[in-house]
Amino acid sequence: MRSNMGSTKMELNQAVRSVGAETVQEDREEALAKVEIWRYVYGFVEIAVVSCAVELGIPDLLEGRDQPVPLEDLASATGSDPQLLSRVMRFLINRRIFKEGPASSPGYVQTPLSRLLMKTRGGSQASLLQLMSSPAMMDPLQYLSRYLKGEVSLPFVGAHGVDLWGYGAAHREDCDLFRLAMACCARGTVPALIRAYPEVFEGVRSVVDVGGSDGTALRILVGACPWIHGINFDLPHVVSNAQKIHGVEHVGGDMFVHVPEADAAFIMWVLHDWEDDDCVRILTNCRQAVPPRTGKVIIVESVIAEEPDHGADKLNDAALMLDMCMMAYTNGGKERTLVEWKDILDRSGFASHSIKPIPGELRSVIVAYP
Ligand SMILES: C[S@@+](CC[C@H](N)C(=O)[O-])C[C@H]1O[C@@H](n2cnc3c(N)ncnc32)[C@H](O)[C@@H]1O
Repeated sequence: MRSNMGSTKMELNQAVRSVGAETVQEDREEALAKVEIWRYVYGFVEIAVVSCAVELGIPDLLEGRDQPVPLEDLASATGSDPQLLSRVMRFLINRRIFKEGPASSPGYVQTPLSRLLMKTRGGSQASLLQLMSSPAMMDPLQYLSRYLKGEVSLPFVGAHGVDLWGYGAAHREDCDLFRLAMACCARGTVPALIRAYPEVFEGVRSVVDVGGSDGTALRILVGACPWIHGINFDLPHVVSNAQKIHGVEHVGGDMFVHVPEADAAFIMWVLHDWEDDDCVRILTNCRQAVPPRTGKVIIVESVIAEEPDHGADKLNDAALMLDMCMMAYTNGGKERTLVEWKDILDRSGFASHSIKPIPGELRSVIVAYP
């Protein structure tokens, strides 16, 4: 029957088929896909705009204000154009990174999320975000498909002509950014580890931090457990720039050759940079550096789920993103499952180990016994 609008249902279905759809009522999954796809098309915008807010220091400017900060004040404090800034803030408010004040007191307000983006706050992720959004770290991700097809030796080499460690040694500014990013992660994870599992450091009088960067992890550990003597062990060019820390000595060297002796070896976010055989070499040197009966090797790394959970566990999803970064930045580095950790620990000659999540953190603590 012809409707008042002058067309039958059959004619309407013919019309939509002619523009590529199956029926007027499209499949629900397809409809959802058409919405979801924009997250991927414009996914890069999120990190770029959050990074813009960090560079302008907006989270730091909003901290500790008892009133919402008006647009004009924020614009003059950051030296920004007010109209452009209001669009950036609209985007970030939509993402719940900042909040708007009430109509009676218009302006912008800090949230727990934006507090994690303050440059001046211990435990914030601002430096890591600045590192990850830098061209040095973004460019290698453009080389993933060429890497998978064997057209470049490594994504990082495709983008920069040298590997990550060679690049760090030659580019002082990016190396500093990397060091600051690692330190900002350590400031979140090490206190959380000590809070959750203080017994890990019970009876331990010396700790060697293998790949300890500028010694931030040991600074926190020795501050909390002053009976511990710290040895911060990293590549010579890294420790030569490290600041003096009370209770910590800096030692330069190569963990593939030798690890200095201590009651315990601590190794955080290092093994995920390396392939399994390299990890076995590093872990074997760590095992040999601690006493055979009483020693332990304390590993802080992500443990990814064996099966996909489709984003249900947001920390697991973040660890899977990190796994893609390891593919882009390193030669065989990766995030590992419980089974993969057990495999490399067994191959490194450890008698036993325990694995526990650090509450609220991306990383778990694995304690391995010789
Ligand atoms: C991802 S960073 C982790 C830094 C620190 N553990 C943290 O979590 O903040 C890896 C560290 O391993 C160090 N490294 C790389 N190759 C090394 C080697 N052959 N011997 C000792 N350290 C090395 C790097 O210089 C870097 O500081």
